[in-house]
Amino acid sequence: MIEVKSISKSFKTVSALSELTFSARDGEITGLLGPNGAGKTTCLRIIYGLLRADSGQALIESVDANRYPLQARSNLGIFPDKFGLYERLTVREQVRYFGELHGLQAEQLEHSVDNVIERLDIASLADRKSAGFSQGQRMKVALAQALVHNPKHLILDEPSRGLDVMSTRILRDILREQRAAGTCILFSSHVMQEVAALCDRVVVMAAGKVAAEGTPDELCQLTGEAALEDAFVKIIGSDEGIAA
Ligand SMILES: Nc1ncnc2c1ncn2[C@@H]1O[C@H](COP(=O)(O)OP(=O)(O)OP(=O)(O)O)[C@@H](O)[C@H]1O
Repeated sequence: MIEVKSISKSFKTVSALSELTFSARDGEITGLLGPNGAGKTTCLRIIYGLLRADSGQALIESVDANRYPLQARSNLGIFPDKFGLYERLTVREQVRYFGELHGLQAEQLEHSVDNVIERLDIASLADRKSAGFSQGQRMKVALAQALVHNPKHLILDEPSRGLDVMSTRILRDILREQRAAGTCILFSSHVMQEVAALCDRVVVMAAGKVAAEGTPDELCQLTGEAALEDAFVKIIGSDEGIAA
């Protein structure tokens, strides 16, 4: 379980997060939906220990991500907002490197690398360097990096941006498989259809705060709207920065 408790974060005069509180449960996909600038990336960066909150806590399985970042991250797979690949390494080398960073060694490491390469169907890419890969290929390598240590929690920042329909489907299938295995999945998006298609629960963010949260049905009930799209617009107060 991931718990965000009353987190505030400012960049000089800009308040990015203000007393943000929500949680993401195991075996569920939680979507963080908000327009550009709502604070989604800032929130995810605090959870994976790249940024320090000014106040409040991000807990991963009760471990404080600011105080014990290594312990918190050992239980976390991270799919960052840019598919940050080391273009001079082969896919296998990259995935192995991430496995090592998470403490895997020797036979267990090789076994985990082989497994994730097979699962993501990237054996044909495994011995190629990633320079020049398509967006779909990069997405799969980034997912392999995130999943190699079989984390109980998975965080994805705008995972389907730039992906075509087929790659988006592959991504969704993998996320559903992870959910079925009990993984706690938290992803950010400003695309309503993506959130509606995948999420068990939605946390709607605006201006660094939670504007509403619940299942898609609950959000419709809360706003008295039949369509989720209309519910989102009502919650956020406009459709600016949200894509259908
Ligand atoms: N390093 C930084 N320095 C200064 N301001 C920042 C920094 N990072 C984020 N901000 C500001 O904090 C606010 C929240 O930004 P953030 O990137 O978290 O939003 P977001 O919801 O992820 O937006 P997007 O959908 O556009 O990626 C914005 O006003 C942004 O300009």
